[in-house]
Amino acid sequence: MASEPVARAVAEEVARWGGMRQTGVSLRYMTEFGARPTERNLLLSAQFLHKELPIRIARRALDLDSLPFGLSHKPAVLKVRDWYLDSFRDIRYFPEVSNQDDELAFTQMIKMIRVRHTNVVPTMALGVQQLKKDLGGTKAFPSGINEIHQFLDRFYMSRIGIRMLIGQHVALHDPDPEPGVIGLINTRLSPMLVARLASEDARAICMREYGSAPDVNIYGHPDFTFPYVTIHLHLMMFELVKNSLRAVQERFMNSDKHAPPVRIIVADGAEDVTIKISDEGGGIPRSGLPRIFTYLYSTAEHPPDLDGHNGVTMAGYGYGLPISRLYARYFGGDLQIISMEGYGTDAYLHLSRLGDSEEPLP
Ligand SMILES: Nc1ncnc2c1ncn2[C@@H]1O[C@H](COP(=O)(O)OP(=O)(O)OP(=O)(O)O)[C@@H](O)[C@H]1O
Repeated sequence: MASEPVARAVAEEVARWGGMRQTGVSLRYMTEFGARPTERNLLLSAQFLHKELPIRIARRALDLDSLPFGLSHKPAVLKVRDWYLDSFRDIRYFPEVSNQDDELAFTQMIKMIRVRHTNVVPTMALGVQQLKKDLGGTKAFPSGINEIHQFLDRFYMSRIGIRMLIGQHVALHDPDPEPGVIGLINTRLSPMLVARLASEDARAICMREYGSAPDVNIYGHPDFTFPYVTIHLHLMMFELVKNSLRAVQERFMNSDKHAPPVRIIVADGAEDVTIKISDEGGGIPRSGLPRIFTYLYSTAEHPPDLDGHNGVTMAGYGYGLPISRLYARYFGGDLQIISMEGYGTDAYLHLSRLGDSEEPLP
């Protein structure tokens, strides 16, 4: 337990750092910089993170302290806030990084921070769910929904950025990367391959939940590649295919008709790589569309066990779409959902090919 003056000193530091300017980087910059992970470059990267991470983390800690409807005081939210404060302290009080030994110790420390923050999303979801329960569902606070939604969008976007920066720095230490791989970035990523692997993962979950799973057909040029972060694309594709499988499965479960396959089309444009995920799962009513990107709505009957013991399920907190859209936007892309009620849904995932849009920094 920190003593009063220490706690006050930390609070002052957080306020000071939270007011400083954040510095964004682009996919292109990370690729070019990481192409030569020399000792000197790793040192420069660590020095940059030593300054940049506390700024980003402090902002989030301040944000977590000023949420509406008493959300800031929910035990789950306080827990998340403490993780941010601990990480702020760990980085701020880490001495200057001036040689290779410091750099390695710094890398270990930020790796540990990444682990500490693993469960931020479900823990925040728990806090929001507690609030929702207190207020008797989402109808009671329509204006607040917007405010909380915007906060969570900022918060999760920032988290994507922090984890990308840490993950990239840590991954640049890999002594034997695969050809074309620079940290977390695969300069020759095959969207067809990622689509296939993500579909297999989503089908496995569907199988486990329903005992069967619709087919997924993928169309596009098998040799086409572009630079992107494999784990980001995998995550987005997995979420979108999972939604489609669920919709199709639910619609055709008790029918004699064969479930129509989910179709994935990969298009390579000059500006964007666009991936369309089409299903015949019956679509989403137009009146429900504004809600699908919010963090406070899901049609899943039983949200997952809040301790996370359930593992991945077909439908959970209702975070799949909003979080996937943040990942797409993080590198300058976007996600759109077009529905034909009574027929099916098309998800358009746009990924910027140029890679020079800078991180959005809420
Ligand atoms: N392809 C689709 N067809 C029909 N409804 C869909 C489709 N994709 C999404 N939806 C609707 O949008 C809601 C929100 O989707 P989202 O992926 O954000 O959350 P979820 O699937 O409920 O939970 P999670 O993704 O966190 O496990 C879903 O609950 C579902 O009602």
